[in-house]
Amino acid sequence: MNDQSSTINHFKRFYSHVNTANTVLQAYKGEAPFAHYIRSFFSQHKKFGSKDRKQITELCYCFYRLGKSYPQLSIEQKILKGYQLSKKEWPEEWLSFFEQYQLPKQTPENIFSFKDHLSESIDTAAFEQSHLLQPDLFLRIRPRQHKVVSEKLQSANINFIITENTVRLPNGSKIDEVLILNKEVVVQDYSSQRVSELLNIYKSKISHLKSVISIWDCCAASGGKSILAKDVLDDIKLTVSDIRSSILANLKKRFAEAGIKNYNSFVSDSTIAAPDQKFDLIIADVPCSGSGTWARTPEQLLFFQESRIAEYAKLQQNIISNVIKYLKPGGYLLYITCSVFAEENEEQTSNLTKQGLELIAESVLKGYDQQADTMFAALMRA
Ligand SMILES: C[S@@+](CC[C@H](N)C(=O)[O-])C[C@H]1O[C@@H](n2cnc3c(N)ncnc32)[C@H](O)[C@@H]1O
Repeated sequence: MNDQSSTINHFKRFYSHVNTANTVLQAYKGEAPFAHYIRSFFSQHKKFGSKDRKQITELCYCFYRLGKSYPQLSIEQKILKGYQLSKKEWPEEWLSFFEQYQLPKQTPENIFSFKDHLSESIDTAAFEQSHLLQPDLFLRIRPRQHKVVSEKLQSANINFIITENTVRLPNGSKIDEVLILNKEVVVQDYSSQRVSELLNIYKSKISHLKSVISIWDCCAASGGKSILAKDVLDDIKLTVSDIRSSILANLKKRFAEAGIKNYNSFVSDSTIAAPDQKFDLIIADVPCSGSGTWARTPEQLLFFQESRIAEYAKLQQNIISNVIKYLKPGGYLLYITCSVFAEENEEQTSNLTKQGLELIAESVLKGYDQQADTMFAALMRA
């Protein structure tokens, strides 16, 4: 096959992927996460090989990354515009390919529709544009594992950058074939890892305490923050709970791999949970809009309903107002969200100060300039 016919075939194949992406996008109505939806689409349409699946999925995400920008464009044009913006430079033949579709020259201006709700310290323009790129994959190196992790990554010929205890890799890197997950490293976004900054403030505040620190992680999921707390604070007595028993089953498996043995766990709704003890520290990594992570789930840019913000804020308020009853006098609350909305972040901590808690530190953990998630964390004292 000569060069010209191979290029023609390449574009034909690409164009058939654009068509399939178009069909998928028209059928999806935002009911389940898009990642689940497209997986089930491919399991019903077996003719697509793994390269096809990868490219069709990428094209769909390119469409969603534009949010509500370019309302005048067709779905096909939006897929192509999103794809064009997914790389900084294109070879000549691609430039002429895009040329045929009369794509707009101006940058997308309505990627993120809920700007009025953003926490004040967020740079709106930078945050909005960050949705055009898929975030990287981040690992947190566990204590005393630094040497083995960097040696294994080097000999596996994987592209990576290590900064202190954080490893950054391109998304999709096959790290589970190289590293022992949960024992050597934990898959954890960069901003989530930065919650350790607040745990370190907590550590400095309680250095006088002689007894083992009792901690309740009241929205524990599969235990990401609990493992972090164990790694930062070391000598702790851990209690974990979540409203979902299935996720606590994952936590148990993960804790076993992480070498965490002596802990209590129970399934409970934290708006009404009533543990039979009080705690030195309560970690409330509450259910939230997830708006700081939408570069990973960009379909939310189109499907998220604004009314959900108030619903999440109410649920968060119900959880924290119940759990703080289980703080020892002078005990601490570590409040965390992966939201960028003030109602879920600073407004919650401001309400807590009105209920008598002292704000020790709070911070929007900005990931939008790092190809990472954006989160919020606050440390408060009863
Ligand atoms: C943001 S996730 C926690 C992530 C976790 N801390 C980690 O680092 O892996 C929030 C969790 O809260 C749980 N949840 C939602 N509503 C709850 C409730 N009313 N009571 C307790 N847990 C709840 C969800 O099941 C979910 O696992």
